[in-house]
Amino acid sequence: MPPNTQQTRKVIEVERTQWENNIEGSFITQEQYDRLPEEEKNDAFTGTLAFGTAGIRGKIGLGPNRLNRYTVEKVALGIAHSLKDDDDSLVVIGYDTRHFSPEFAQAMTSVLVTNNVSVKLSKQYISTPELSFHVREHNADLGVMITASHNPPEYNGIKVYGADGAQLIDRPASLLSEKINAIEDIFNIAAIPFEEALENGDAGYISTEMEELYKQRITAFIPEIPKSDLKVVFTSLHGTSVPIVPELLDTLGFNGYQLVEEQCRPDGDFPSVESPNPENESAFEEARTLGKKDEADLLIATDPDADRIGVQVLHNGEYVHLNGNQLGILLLNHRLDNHDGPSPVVIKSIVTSDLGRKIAEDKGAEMIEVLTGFKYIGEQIKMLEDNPEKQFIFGYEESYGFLLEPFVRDKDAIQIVPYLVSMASALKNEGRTLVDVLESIYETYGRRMEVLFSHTFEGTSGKEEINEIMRQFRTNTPKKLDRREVVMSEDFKTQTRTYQDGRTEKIELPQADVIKIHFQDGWIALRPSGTEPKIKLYASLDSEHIEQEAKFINDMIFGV
Ligand SMILES: O=P([O-])(O)O[C@H]1O[C@H](COP(=O)(O)O)[C@@H](O)[C@H](O)[C@H]1O
Ligand SMILES: [Mg+2]
Repeated sequence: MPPNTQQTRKVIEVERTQWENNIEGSFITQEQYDRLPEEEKNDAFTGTLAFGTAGIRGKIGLGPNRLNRYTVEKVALGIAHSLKDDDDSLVVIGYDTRHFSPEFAQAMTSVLVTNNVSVKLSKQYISTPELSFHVREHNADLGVMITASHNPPEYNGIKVYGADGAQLIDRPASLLSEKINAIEDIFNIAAIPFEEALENGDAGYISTEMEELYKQRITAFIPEIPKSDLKVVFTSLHGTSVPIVPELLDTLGFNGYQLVEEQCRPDGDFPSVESPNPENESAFEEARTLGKKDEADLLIATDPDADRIGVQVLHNGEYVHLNGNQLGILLLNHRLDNHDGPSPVVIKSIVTSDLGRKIAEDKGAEMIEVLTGFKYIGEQIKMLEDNPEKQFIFGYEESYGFLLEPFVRDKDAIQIVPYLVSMASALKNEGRTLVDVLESIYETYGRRMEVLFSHTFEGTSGKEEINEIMRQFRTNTPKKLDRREVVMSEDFKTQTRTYQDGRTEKIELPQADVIKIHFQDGWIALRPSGTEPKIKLYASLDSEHIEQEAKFINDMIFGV
């Protein structure tokens, strides 16, 4: 616990007693609560949930700093208040396969409907990209996706979308936060029962036709999957991409795939994986076992809300795990080679490798860079809508997030699967793999290797430790790291770019807690995660020994 004054400690204690008295109805059982260590309980009553990189994310549990019925209802009422001026407001809600996701979605529906907001809700679990699609297609005022993406099972979260189908960026998110934070009596928020909301017609389910429409949009833009003997193993990591992905592959006439059956069962415990995050090679263990049996060419995994996608490629008899940058440049390269239309625009985040920029510019595309968070890519796509001379063709992040077609305004792993299968199938007929293409890209544009280190610091004290590491790095930004001279450094918090000769200039991006330092052959960046209690060190260098070199830098910064 941080050094609270006696008074604030007292407030927390009173509040805690209030919460404990209201445990019934919170969705959390007394037994679950009692089982928690005191430290966890303290954290649950210190502070409140807040918007991060991708909406609100936190552990499920009792207390203002946890996800439970009351905190979800509070967000719902805040949303209703933010829409108040509009008489016929509509909110579209989706939810994933996590614990309490359907319950939270229904609780949210009840509060919204009670406050004269109509709701369209998904009848079963759906993916994040589908939710974004439905917000747009329904001309809704707002969208809500109940998910904590790939976080561990004890987490859940609320992603909030604007009318364009992209997640709320800073200004609208802080306006909404003001409405949410203004709500005081969170134990007595009025809400009619969910069934009643359905019966009186203020809430309804998203129609099957609409669900089909999303699939049609995908099959319409995917080039035919060339016939080949390509073999694919697919896993949804217990999330939302099954049955939709196999349905799409069937429609496109591709039957060379197998599912990791056990992992394609929706389950909020994610029992068969260490972490349901396709960034981690361990998420592919089951897929690899199955793949090895009949030499599958491609292993594909999506995260639980199916906005992230990871791939392993069989190359010279071994499965090679592609990182988000590598998969990104493969998709980008292919997309640009097949583009025929207005001047193409590509968007990537500042912590994504520069190789994408080289490829894009070489092939005549404009590259826009944004802060971390796919919402900023969504913002740029919207700005491009009014310009008939430019066309958004690809948005991506190193964190395994990609978007080709903007009928969705968040990263969309589902539209990527058939596109990638189509690419790999054509290559198979030429006796090549995605790794061969990657190698030829490196030959043309130069090699870049990437490594990401994440360090976990839990709770309120963890947050302070992370802030302290950032502060230290900010005040003592190195001029040299290992054998590398720093040629330029960027502090996105002060929006200042500083060159080696002392010259400075303003960074034209919103403020963000990120420090990036550049060398002749690449860069490293340090930033706190906005979705997990972690600090992230990104390295993107032209180095054969990236693992050791980045580890050295990591150990220097983190004092290992
Ligand atoms: O977790 P997801 O798949 O919703 O993805 C979310 O988090 C990622 C990691 O963010 P951070 O580094 O702040 O944790 C972001 O890159 C992404 O834009 C965002 O949508
Ligand atoms: Mg996700």
